[in-house]
Amino acid sequence: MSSKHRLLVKNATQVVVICNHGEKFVTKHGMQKLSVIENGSIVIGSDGLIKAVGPSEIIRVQFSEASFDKVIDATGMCVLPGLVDAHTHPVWAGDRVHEFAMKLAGATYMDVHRAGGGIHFTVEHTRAARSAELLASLSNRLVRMQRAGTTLVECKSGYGLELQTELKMLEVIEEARRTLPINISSTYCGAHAVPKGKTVAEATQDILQVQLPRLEELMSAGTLRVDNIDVFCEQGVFDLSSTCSILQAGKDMGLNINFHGDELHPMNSAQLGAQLGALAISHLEEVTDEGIAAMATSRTAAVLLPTTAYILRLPQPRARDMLDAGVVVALGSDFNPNAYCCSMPIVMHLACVNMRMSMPEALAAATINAAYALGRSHTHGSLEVNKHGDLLVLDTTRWEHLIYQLGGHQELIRYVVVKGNVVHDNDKTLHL
Ligand SMILES: N=CN[C@@H](CCC(=O)O)C(=O)O
Ligand SMILES: [Zn+2]
Repeated sequence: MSSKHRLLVKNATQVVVICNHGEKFVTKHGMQKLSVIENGSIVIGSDGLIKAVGPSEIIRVQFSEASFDKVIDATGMCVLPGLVDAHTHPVWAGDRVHEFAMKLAGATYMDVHRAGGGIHFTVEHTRAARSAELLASLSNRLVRMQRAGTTLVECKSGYGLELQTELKMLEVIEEARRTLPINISSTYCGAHAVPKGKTVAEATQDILQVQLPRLEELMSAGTLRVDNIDVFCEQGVFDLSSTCSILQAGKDMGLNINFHGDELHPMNSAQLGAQLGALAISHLEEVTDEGIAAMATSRTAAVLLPTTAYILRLPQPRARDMLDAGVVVALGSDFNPNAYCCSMPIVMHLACVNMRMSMPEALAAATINAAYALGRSHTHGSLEVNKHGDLLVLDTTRWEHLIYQLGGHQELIRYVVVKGNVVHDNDKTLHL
C-alpha cells in the first residue's frame, strides 16, 4: 500500500481493541474477556479513521510502501481506546468546596440541597456568569479530562433551570465541540432541579411549553446540536410522572433519553426508562430487582458513577447484580461541583474496589459501553477498522496498570490521540 496516512503506532506490547466483531455493547462474557493483540500496531488514515489494526509483523508488511505523518514506536507500551466519560456536568461557575466541608461534617446531599445550596448555589453563580467565563472554565476541565485519557465526553446543561441560561450553557458546549479536539455528546438537562419559587408542575410546564420548543427551533435551524435529554428523577425534585412527560417530549424531538434515576430513593426510574426506550439511566444506587430486569430486556445502559457513591457515602450501586442480569453497564465521572473528579482511571479503580467489577469489566464500561450509552458505539469505544482513531498509549507493558495505579494516570499516559492527531504528549519516560 503506497498511500499516505496520518499515524502509525507500532510494536506495542499490547493493543487492547476491546471487541472486534462490530459489537455495539458488551455484556457478561464479552466484558470479562477483552480482545487484546500482543505485539500489535495500528494505522490511522488521513481522514482520522482506523485503517488497520493487528499483529505488528502483518501491519509492517501490509504498509511497507506507505508513508505516515507521524510514527510512534510503542515498544514496551500499551495501546487502548480513548476513554469515554458517559456523565458529566462540566459547565458552571462557583465551586462548592464549602459544601464538601459540610458533608464531611455529616450533612447529606439533600440536607444541603433543601437549605438552598447544592444545585441551587451553582445555578445562582452560573446564571450570573458570562459565556466567555463559562467557556474558559469548561475548556480547562476538558483538557484535564483529556490528559486523564478521555476522548469522548457527555456534557450536560442544567444549572440554568430557565430558558436563557440553559441555552447559554448549551451554546458554550457547542462552542467547545466546534473548537476543542475532544468529542462531545451534548445533553439538555433543564429538569436538573425545581427552580426556587416554582412548583414541580410549573417547572414541568416551563420546560414543555417554553424551553423545549425553543430548543427544537434552534436545533432545526442548525444553530445548536443537542444529543440527549435528561431529568433528575428523585423525591423532592422531579417525580415519575413529570419525568415521563419531559423525557417523552424530548424523545419526540429526536433526543436520546439519558437521565438520572433511582439515586437516593427507589423511584421506579429504571422501569420508566425501559418503557420509554431510554438509551441510558445514571446512578441507580436504589434500583430494584424489577428495574434491573427491565433494563436488561430493553438494553438500556446503566451508567454507574462511583465518585458520587463514594463522596456522598451512598450505598454502592449493585453492579454485580446488573452485570449478572446482562445489563449494559457503563461508567461516568459525574464531574460536577459536588464530585470534582476529571479522571476516568480513578473512576475505574473505584468501580473495581467499591462495586466489585473486574478490571476488564471496568475498561469495557469506560469504552464501548459508555459509547453505547451516548449512541456513539458505531464510531467510538473500540479499536476497530473504520472507527475514529482515538487512543491512548500507556508507558507500561500491561494495560491494567492504568486502573491498578490509583492516581498514577498522569505518569502512565504517554500520548492521547484523537482522530490520529496527538492531542497530549506527556514528555516523560518512566521506568516502572
Ligand atoms: N444528582 C443530580 N445531579 C448531579 C449532582 C449535581 C450537583 O450537585 O451539582 C449528579 O449526578 O450527581
Ligand atoms: Zn449527574
